[in-house]
This record gives sequence, C-alpha cells and structure tokens, in this order.
Amino acid sequence: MEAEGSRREESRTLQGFLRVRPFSREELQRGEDQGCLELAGPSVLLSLPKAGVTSLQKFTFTQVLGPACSQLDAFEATVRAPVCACVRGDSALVFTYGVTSSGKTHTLMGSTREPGLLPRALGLLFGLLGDRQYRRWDLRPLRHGEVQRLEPDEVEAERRIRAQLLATEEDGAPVRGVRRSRSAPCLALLHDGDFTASPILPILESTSLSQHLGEEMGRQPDREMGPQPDREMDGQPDREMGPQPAREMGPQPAREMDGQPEGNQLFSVWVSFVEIYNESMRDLLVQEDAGTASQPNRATTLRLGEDSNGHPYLKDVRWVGVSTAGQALCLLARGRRQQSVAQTRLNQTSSRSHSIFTVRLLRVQDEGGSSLVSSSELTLCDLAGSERSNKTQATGQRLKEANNINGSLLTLGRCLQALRANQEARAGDGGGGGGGPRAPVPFRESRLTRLFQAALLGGARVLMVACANPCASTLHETAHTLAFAALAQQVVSVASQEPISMRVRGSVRGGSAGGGGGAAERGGLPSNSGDDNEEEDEEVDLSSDDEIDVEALVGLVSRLRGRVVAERAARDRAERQAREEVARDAMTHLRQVEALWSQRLEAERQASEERWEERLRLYTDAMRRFACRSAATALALPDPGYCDGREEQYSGVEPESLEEARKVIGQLRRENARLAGLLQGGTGHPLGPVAVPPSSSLPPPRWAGGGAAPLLGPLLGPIHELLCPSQEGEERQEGGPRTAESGGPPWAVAHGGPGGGDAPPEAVASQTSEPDSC
Ligand SMILES: Nc1ncnc2c1ncn2[C@@H]1O[C@H](COP(=O)(O)OP(=O)(O)OP(=O)(O)O)[C@@H](O)[C@H]1O
Repeated sequence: MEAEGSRREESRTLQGFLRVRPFSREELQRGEDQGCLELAGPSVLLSLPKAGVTSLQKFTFTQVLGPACSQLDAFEATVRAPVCACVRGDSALVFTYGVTSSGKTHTLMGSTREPGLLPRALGLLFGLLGDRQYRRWDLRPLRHGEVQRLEPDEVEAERRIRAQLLATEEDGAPVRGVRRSRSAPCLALLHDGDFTASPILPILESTSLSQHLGEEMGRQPDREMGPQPDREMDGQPDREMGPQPAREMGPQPAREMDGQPEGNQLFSVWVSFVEIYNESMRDLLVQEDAGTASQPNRATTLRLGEDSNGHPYLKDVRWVGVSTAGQALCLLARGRRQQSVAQTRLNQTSSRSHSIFTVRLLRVQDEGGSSLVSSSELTLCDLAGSERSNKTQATGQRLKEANNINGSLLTLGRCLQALRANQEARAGDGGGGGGGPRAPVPFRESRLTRLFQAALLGGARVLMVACANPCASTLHETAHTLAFAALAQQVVSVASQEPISMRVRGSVRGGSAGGGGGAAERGGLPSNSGDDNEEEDEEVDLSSDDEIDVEALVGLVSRLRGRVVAERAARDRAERQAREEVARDAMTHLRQVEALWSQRLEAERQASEERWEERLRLYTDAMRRFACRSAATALALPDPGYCDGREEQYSGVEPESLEEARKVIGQLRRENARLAGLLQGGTGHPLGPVAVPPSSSLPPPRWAGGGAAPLLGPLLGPIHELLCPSQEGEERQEGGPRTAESGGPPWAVAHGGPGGGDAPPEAVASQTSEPDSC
C-alpha cells in the first residue's frame, strides 16, 4: 500500500442552516401563530415572554430557510455542495436537529411527492457518476475509510445478499419478523411497496434521468418532482408557500457545485443504514428474524470499534453495493420500515431513534497498470427530536426513549461547546498550540457523538439543518434549538486528514459486472481478516436491560482477563529485574565500603605498631637513663653526665663505669646475704641470734644515702636488667612475665604487694632464691 496525496489541512466552519416550517391547519386553529418568530435575512428574531416581560433574542445562521422554502430549494441551499464535494473525494456529514415535530424527518426524507434532502442527494450523486461505475464489486468499504478487496466467492456472496435485499423490497413482500413497522406519510408509498406508483422512482431509477436530475435539479420546479404537497399542512402546496429562487439562497462558488468526476475515475457506491435507539445501535439493513422485545435479534445489534488511528467505526455493519439511486432508495425504505417510530402527543410519527444513512464512495483510478483507490463518505443523519416530557406526557417506554434522546442531544451540545471553547483558547494563544489546557470533548459519553467524532474533529465538512416550528406553545424549546444551532455554526474544525488511498497493481476496468481483467493483486489493500491489528474499543452496551449481549460480555471478560494476566506477568518481571539491579548496586557499594575500611584498618595497624615501637624505644631509653643515674647516685659516683635525658649523651655510656657499678652491686648483695644469714639464725655469728629491729627502725644503709632507699626499690629492676640482660631473657622464657599485672620487676612480686617498690633492696635480695649470677 502506498499513501497517495499530501496531507490536507484546512479550517472548516460548521455550517448551520435554520429551516422554519409552516403552521399546520390544526396549529392555526389552535391560535399558535402569534408572530413570535421573525425572519430577517440570515437572522431570526425571537420574542420570548419571560416573567411578564417579552425579551427579543436574535440568532444568526449561515442561511435561514423560511416556511415558504420548497424541498428543492432547501436541497440546493444545503446538500448539493457536499454531494459534489463527496464525488471529488471530500467527506460530509449532514444532520437535522430540532424539537419533536419541527420538520426534521420531512426535511431529510420528505415524501414521495416532496422528496427530502436524502433522496435528492442520491439522485444528484448517481446523476454525477453517470456510467462511471466500477462494476466488478470486488472492493468493499471497511472500518473507517478503508477499502477491502474481496475474493471471488465473497463477491458472489455479496451479489446474492444485494439481490435478496432488493428483491424482497421491490416485491413488496413483508419483511419477516419486523418488530416495529410504521406507516409514515413520508415515503409512504415506498413503505407500501408501491414503488412503481411513486413519482420519484422513474426519476431516480433511470441513470439518464438521475443524471438529468443531478444537472437540472437547480432549475427544475418542485412540482416536477412531485406536484402535490402534503395535505396535512395548511392546505397550501409548496409552491404556494412561496418558493425562493435558488439564487436567493446565496450563490455557491462554482468549484463547490462542480461535482464532475476527474479523469478516468470509476466509482463503486455502497450504502449502510443504522439507528441509535436507546443508546443501542442497530443495523437497519439486516433483516430481523423473530425476536422478542426483551431479546432482540443480535444480528442487528452493532458495536463500536476503533481503528489504529483512533477513528471510531461500526463493527460488522452491513454495506450494500448499489448502482442506481432507485436501489439506494429501496434500501432506505427497507431500513425505514425497521426504524423505531411511535405516535406521541406532538407527532403522529415521531422518530424515536437517530437514523444514520451513509453512502461510501470508492474511487478507482486507472493509472497505467496500477490503480488508485480512495474513499469518501456522505452521511445523512435524522436526529430524534428533543422533547419535554410534560408536553409530550410521555410515560414508560416513551419516557425512557425521550430521556435517551435528550441525553445524547445534550452530549452533542456539550461536545460543540467544548470544541468552541478549545477553538477560542487556540485563537487566544495565537494558534500556537501552547496556551492553557484544552477542555476535554465528551465524545465518548454517547453513541451519537462517538460516531460524529471524526467528522466534528475535521474529518468531514459538517452541515446542520436546525428545524424549528413557529408555534407559540413551543417557543422555549425553539429558543433552545436556535441557541444550539447558533453555537454550532461557530465551531471551526481543523481538517487534518490523510487522504485514504491505496494503490492496486493490475489494470482496473469499468463496465459490466464480471468484466475486467482478473482480480487485482492483493498487495496494497487490507485483507479480509483485516481486523487483526485493529484496536478495538471494547464497548458493550449496558444502557438498556433488554440489549445485553451475553456472548459479547463473556468474550470481553475473557479478553480482559487475558490482558490482566499478561500485564501482571509483565509487571512481575519488571519488578524482579528492578530488585536484582538494586541488589547488585547495593553489593557493589558494600564491597567498596569494605575495601575502604580494610585499607583504613591496615593503615591504622601500621601506625599503631609504629607508635608502640616508638613508645617502647622511648621507655627503654628512659629506663636506661634512669638506671644509670640511679646507679651513679647510689654508688656516689660522679654523674656520668650521659643520663641527662638527651639522646646523644645517653648513647655514650662508658663501659668502665658500668663495670664498676656491677662490682659494687655484687659486693652489696653478698654483704646483704651474709647479714641476712646472721639475722636469721646466728650461723657463723659470734653473738648468737640477734634480734632484728623492724626495718623502719634500722638506720638507712650507707649506700642508701639520705632517703634513697624508696627510690632504689623500683629502680633496681632496670639496673638488674641492664646489667644481666641474658638472665632476664631466660627468666621470661621459663617463668613468663615478671608480674602478670604490672610487668614490674621480680622483687615486686616476691614482696607480695603493690607497694613492692617501697621494699628495701636487702629485703628483696633476701627473698631471691638463687644468687644473682652477676
Ligand atoms: N417544511 C414543511 N413543509 C410542510 N410540512 C412540513 C414541513 N416540515 C414538517 N412538516 C410536517 O410536520 C409534521 C412533523 O414533521 P416531522 O415528522 O418531520 O417532524 P420531526 O421533527 O421529524 O419530529 P420527530 O422528532 O418527532 O420525529 C409532519 O406531518 C410533516 O409533514
């Protein structure tokens, strides 16, 4: 498939027409004509009595069609241009709007004598197409603006369906199982199956005549279309209501009115006809079989889908190919017979549903071996009338219908309001798209607005024909219609539409059915099972209890369940991955912290080691210095001068002095031991045992030198260590540390108390079991 053509973007203003119908005879008799509505060019002045005061309101429209306006003039003013545009490839939506009994159905459908906009549009369309019809029927509309190519067996099936639908209708055979039938004045002859008697059919059926109709419609007087007006009105025929000449309707641009197909284009015309009844959509071209009021035939119930571009479309709607206006009218009449119509207090044949008739035009262009296919659409919609239940005195089913009708019309109004507000906001920010937030447009709140969504967003030119009845009793409702229509015609939609077109390989020839050189190749066109990629709008109608499609609900539930399961699994996977990533990050971080701490610990350990080594060294040095000084003091030697605390002096200890000190200590110990022996047992003492006075009472030894004893106690150890380093080392190896707690000298332990340092050296020496080797 190749996209053809460039993206079109143009601003379109919604066109708003007002048609004011004439009074009926009964209304005149009731005195409804009180001059409340005054037409003034494209404006209407409404005199609205309110609380004793009459206010004058003015509403302006694209064009106002007065009571004297004929059906033909109305057609010329409104729908002719959209039909021409549709042939050129542009889509259009036309809808009628108004309160009940304001003339909407009359305007759109008309009667066999006074055909409305729709039959005339069909006549003009086929008149414009002439014999440029693509009759192979192997192309069929699909979804929103797409085209589906059919296989030969599908072409045959389509042909059978078409023949059956048209034959049933043309034979006048009753449609089996019709749930609601009507006998409306409009198209009454078609309803009765009296097609040949209808003055419109000879005109519309014949290609040449319908072409003539298309070309001449603007010049044909209305009586040629149907000479007799409806007798239910005030007895005045249309002509007598004073038809306005076409030129008075405002000249149309030449190009707008030119609907001649270009070049070597061929057309395939398909129609569909649906209604929205109580917010449920029904296919009016599918024959209803026996159903009950509570369980209608499901084949006719339609659902909304949404394609990948977000365009809503009717799923499985029946498209029927037609090659003449007469065939299209037959289908219209058939659908009308199935449409929901009822008698209300204000209208004998009040439409209880919105009916939507769509003509899809498939355009095929032969371009030297390959073909371009594009489609455009003309949608004509007859909206059900808004009504006040106190006036219609509706109850039960009628009331429910009225509520649904009013609800969807209200939503349409809100959509138009939101579009208008957004448009103003856009204008406010210079169209730059910045600005404030846009108001959401509530398209999804009703089926009607959902179906209109694409058109209202610029996908088609939109044209509204607001209908008003001039009766004084319905003035307030009329005022509402006028306000609505006036608002609507201010809405500007920006058309931003890719022309839907596809290239088909192989030549395409027009002519009779079955003609042409074989089936076009599949390349470029969606396949029959093209629903695969569509994004469905999972909608199931729950608005009316008699419309619930159980199968659809079950299917929807299982699809949704599948989605939930898949989404849960995806969510679990994502969560697992996230957790793993977080755990990985945390581990990496912890390892980095661990490495950092290890480095710091190692550095701390080394620093600590160095500190202790340094302290040990200082301690050892201090002890050496102290020992030397103490020894020198004890021995009354001159201060060697090297124990003054300075490193350089300390390092120069003289060996002779030490040797001398060692000798003195040895003598002292020996003398001490001898004296101790004498004191204990008198061994060797000539005086026998001697009483030993307490140490405190003894005079200090000579060497202690004036209070040196307490000082010498703790110092003797270092001196000992200094003088006998080898023995010290052995002691450590054999008996462990000299003192478990304090690491003090051995005599401190022998003395047995913390105050060991105070013990005199002789007492310590007396307890030493082995003589000092020194
Ligand atoms: N312009 C007109 N000229 C002559 N008769 C008209 C015109 N408009 C409406 N009527 C007549 O008025 C009556 C009510 O019109 P119609 O059924 O079209 O109203 P409606 O708006 O479609 O009502 P509802 O919403 O209830 O279906 C019909 O008998 C119709 O023939």
